[in-house]
Amino acid sequence: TQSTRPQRLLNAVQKNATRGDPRSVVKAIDDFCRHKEWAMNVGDEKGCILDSVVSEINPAAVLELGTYCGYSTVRIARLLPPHAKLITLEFNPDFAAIARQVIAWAGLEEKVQLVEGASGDWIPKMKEQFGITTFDLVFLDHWKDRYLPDTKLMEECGLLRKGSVLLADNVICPGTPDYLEYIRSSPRYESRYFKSHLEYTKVEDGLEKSVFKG
Ligand SMILES: O=C(NC/C=C/[C@H]1OC[C@H](O)[C@@H]1O)c1cc([N+](=O)[O-])cc(O)c1O
Ligand SMILES: [Mg+2]
Repeated sequence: TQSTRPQRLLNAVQKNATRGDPRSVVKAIDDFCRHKEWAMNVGDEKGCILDSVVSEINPAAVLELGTYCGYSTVRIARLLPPHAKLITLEFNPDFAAIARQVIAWAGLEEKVQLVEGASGDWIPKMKEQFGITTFDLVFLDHWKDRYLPDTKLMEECGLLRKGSVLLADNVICPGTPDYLEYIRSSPRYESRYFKSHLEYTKVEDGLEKSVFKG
């Protein structure tokens, strides 16, 4: 049977990265996607912006929406302090199965909880299921038409506190116009755009960093 792109990406990790070395896992995926097959990871250029935001916040509780193969999951989790937790939601079971193996290869299982299902279903259950009060950082990288409804849902569920940071991928390409309009015009957020490029290409894209004012 034909392999899928996520399976070929995992093979590249298992072949080229060192078990327990998150940096080598990130590099193996970037090399695979740059030289073999493009895939929708946040990538190395936007990944450096992600790293700087994570390091600045030093978060205890992180939510990632859209795991895919676990590239940004590994990027974030490798920077987390001991006892910090990253919950990552993935709707597609095939992607989730690959991501679990990528996260395990990086040796980051202890810091990561991968949850399969729809963000709209799971966000209202975060507190009761995972003992979360609020998230210090949310990385939005799932379906682009879910960024806005899920942000409103997180507000309604009391998952954001004064100072919580939302970091959104792809606000230019593929684009999240309704989310950008909302977050940039809302008095409850302070937003800043980090101009970059769509992963592994010269196409413009960027990350929108928004601080919740409570
Ligand atoms: O759709 C994107 N991400 C959402 C992923 C959606 C899929 O993963 C979650 C869900 O199971 C769905 O099947 C995306 C698309 C591009 N792109 O260039 O098309 C670039 C990116 O960085 C992206 O995050
Ligand atoms: Mg993305």
